[in-house]
Amino acid sequence: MSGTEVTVRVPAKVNVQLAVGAARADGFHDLANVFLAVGLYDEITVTPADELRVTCAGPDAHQVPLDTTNLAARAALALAERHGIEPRVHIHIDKDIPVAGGMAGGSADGAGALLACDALWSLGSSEAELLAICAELGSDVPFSLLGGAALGVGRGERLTPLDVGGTFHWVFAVADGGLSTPAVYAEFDRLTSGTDVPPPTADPALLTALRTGDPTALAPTLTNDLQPAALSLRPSLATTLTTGTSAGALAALVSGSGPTTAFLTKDEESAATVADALLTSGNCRTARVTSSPAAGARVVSDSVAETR
Ligand SMILES: C[C@](O)(CO)[C@H](O)COP(=O)(O)OP(=O)(O)OC[C@H]1O[C@@H](n2ccc(N)nc2=O)[C@H](O)[C@@H]1O
Ligand SMILES: Nc1ncnc2c1ncn2[C@@H]1O[C@H](COP(=O)(O)OP(=O)(O)OP(=O)(O)O)[C@@H](O)[C@H]1O
Repeated sequence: MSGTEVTVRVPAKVNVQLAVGAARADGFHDLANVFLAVGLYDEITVTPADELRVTCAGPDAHQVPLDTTNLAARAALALAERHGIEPRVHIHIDKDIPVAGGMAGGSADGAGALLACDALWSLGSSEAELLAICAELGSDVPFSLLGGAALGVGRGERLTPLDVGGTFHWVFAVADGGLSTPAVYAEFDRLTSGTDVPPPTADPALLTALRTGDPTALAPTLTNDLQPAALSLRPSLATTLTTGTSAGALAALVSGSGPTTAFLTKDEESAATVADALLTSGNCRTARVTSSPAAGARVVSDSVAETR
């Protein structure tokens, strides 16, 4: 089997609406989570090995755990266990998605490793079977597999695909250091304690704007209920948001649990202007220009299929 390898490409996400309900008995929060996949990608390559091993390359690689807490390793273990096989695989992650940035980078690697191992081991799992494993791995993982746009309810793992009628242009300002997702949800609980948190619902105006593909209609509908919590934990993000809107972004918001901030622009040219302003301001580590929607996890090279 030497020389056998499968590579899967998986996109990052931004939450164009993140409506958060009160904490549930299990500690999770019910969500109305409108995911949009964006064109920043991790690539996961799997090859046969004597035992499970994870390596990672990329600018943030030193922040990625290489043990069995890595979501890619957990995905391989879960799939192998389900099929009663040994997870003898080397998983290599080419990481371009910011780590702990609120863009579901770890989830992308989980979904990617699952799809890649399924192909490497010739298991032929259905999408429904893979989605069920994804949901066990984490709330964002099913969306990383699906891509495009989707409404996530429950913890965010129960997905309904959404139509997107055009290309949206974005700038992502990557902050120094990450934010812990559980810490941001805990801060949400602290900030909302004693208040009546309404049940989360998707905004019909936002769903219509996505369907029509009109950025000027989408901009005023963007909301993130975790934004006050992220700003409370990282007050400097407020300046980053203002820098982007002053430079012409149609809207600015914290991406998911942050600290990456997302800027919707009217076109590619405006995105370049906003990215320049963010970089010049020194209010972020780097600024990434990209567009959406992006396809979900996809096999981009498969030497197993070629030899079948
Ligand atoms: C902020 C988002 O990225 C928005 O898409 C997600 O809600 C987070 O998804 P995720 O990172 O896949 O989160 P998980 O790995 O499932 O959960 C990590 C932790 O986040 C909190 N969490 C997550 C999802 C959710 N609906 N409610 C929560 O309270 C819980 O403290 C949980 O222990
Ligand atoms: N493959 C992975 N890549 C990055 N981080 C991982 C991975 N597996 C586990 N982790 C751990 O998960 C933590 C969160 O990383 P991740 O990049 O997924 O955050 P995030 O993008 O904020 O997640 P989300 O948007 O889903 O809340 C990291 O600090 C790291 O300890």
